[in-house]
Amino acid sequence: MNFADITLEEKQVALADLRNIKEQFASRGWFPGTSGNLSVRVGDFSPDNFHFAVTSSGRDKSVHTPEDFLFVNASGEACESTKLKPSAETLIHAKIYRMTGCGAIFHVHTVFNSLLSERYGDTGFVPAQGIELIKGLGIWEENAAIQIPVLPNYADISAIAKLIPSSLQSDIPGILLRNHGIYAWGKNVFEAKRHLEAFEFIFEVEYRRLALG
Ligand SMILES: CSC[C@@H](O)[C@@H](O)C(=O)COP(=O)(O)O
Ligand SMILES: [Zn+2]
Repeated sequence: MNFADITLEEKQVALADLRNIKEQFASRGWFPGTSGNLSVRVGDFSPDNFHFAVTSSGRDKSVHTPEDFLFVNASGEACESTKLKPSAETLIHAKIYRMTGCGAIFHVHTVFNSLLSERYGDTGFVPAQGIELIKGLGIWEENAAIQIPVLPNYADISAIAKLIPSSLQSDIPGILLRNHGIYAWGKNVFEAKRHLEAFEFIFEVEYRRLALG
């Protein structure tokens, strides 16, 4: 599908959804120092041909401006002529879309996801078990034990993107970058938000569990 064939209405809905999520996450302090990025896919999907709206790079995500988002293709290149730069981490979004076919991806840096990703960086995953909010990830098994992948935080984003296919766990809709933050995704904005909130709750519980000894 060509970008021009995607309806204006679908593009506007994607931008409105991103604006709404951006405002909510900003109010929680989830975008400190311009960190974080968000995206929503539009139009049809095939692993080699898809499009998504993504936050532009380096912006203050606690305010709304006409320059907050742009549309890019599966290679992370702008679909329309623009002076805006897509998020520096757009290639990670593109790889996650390519591998999962999901509909929305949210990335935030928080104190709890940073601490846990470093604590379990050498292990390669953050373990969690029996926390009710694991059900928020769509895992309903009683006393479920999960492992949330942790990838190295290379400066070269394409090197991180290359590691994603072998790091994904089929039932876990997220990955951590060590000492950096989390990418969480879902089939749509609602599900990606639920997954991100569940991950962040799990990280806080696990952190406090470790702190309690
Ligand atoms: C300002 S620190 C955060 C950045 O290095 C990066 O990790 C990040 O999340 C935001 O980058 P951006 O290019 O604005 O999408
Ligand atoms: Zn980041």
